[in-house]
Amino acid sequence: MTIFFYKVQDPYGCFSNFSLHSIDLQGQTWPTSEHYYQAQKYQGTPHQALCDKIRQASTPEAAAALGRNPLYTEQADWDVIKPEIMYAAVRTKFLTHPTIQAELLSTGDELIVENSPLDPYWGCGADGKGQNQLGKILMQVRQEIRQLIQTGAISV
Ligand SMILES: Nc1c(N[C@@H]2O[C@H](COP(=O)(O)O)[C@@H](O)[C@H]2O)[nH]c(=O)[nH]c1=O
Repeated sequence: MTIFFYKVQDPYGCFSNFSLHSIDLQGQTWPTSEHYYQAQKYQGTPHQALCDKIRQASTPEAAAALGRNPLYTEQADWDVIKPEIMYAAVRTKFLTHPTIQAELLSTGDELIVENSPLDPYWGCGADGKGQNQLGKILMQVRQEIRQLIQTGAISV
């Protein structure tokens, strides 16, 4: 049975980047994977100062609003690198927090879909036919963690 998620307070809400699970990446602690993802848009740009501002945003919603400000231009190759940025964030999140790692593994081989009506790239979009890139990343991370457990590289 397909697993749909979107809002943090709904079932499987911990799969959302807005869930309150911090990650350590690039020598800093990020309150959520959304904070990390949004801040990376401005690495190496004239708006570099925004990275710290986004990291310090009080909520993931505030981080996303800062990261989506149309006044600021993302780094030039953002659309090319954003999948790997997202993969690193999601991977770190589920390696860091055992409870949500167990929840991800509990989904077995089910299809995971970000049921976002607004986002046909990371989610499935309003018509359900979007790319579901975040769901795909979650399934890849699920597979990678399973392999790490099988090889003894990490333990549960
Ligand atoms: N979950 C969720 C959203 N979806 C998330 O938004 C991010 C993409 O941002 P951008 O690349 O700026 O369009 C990505 O983490 C996607 O999963 N958006 C929201 O406004 N609220 C939410 O609860």
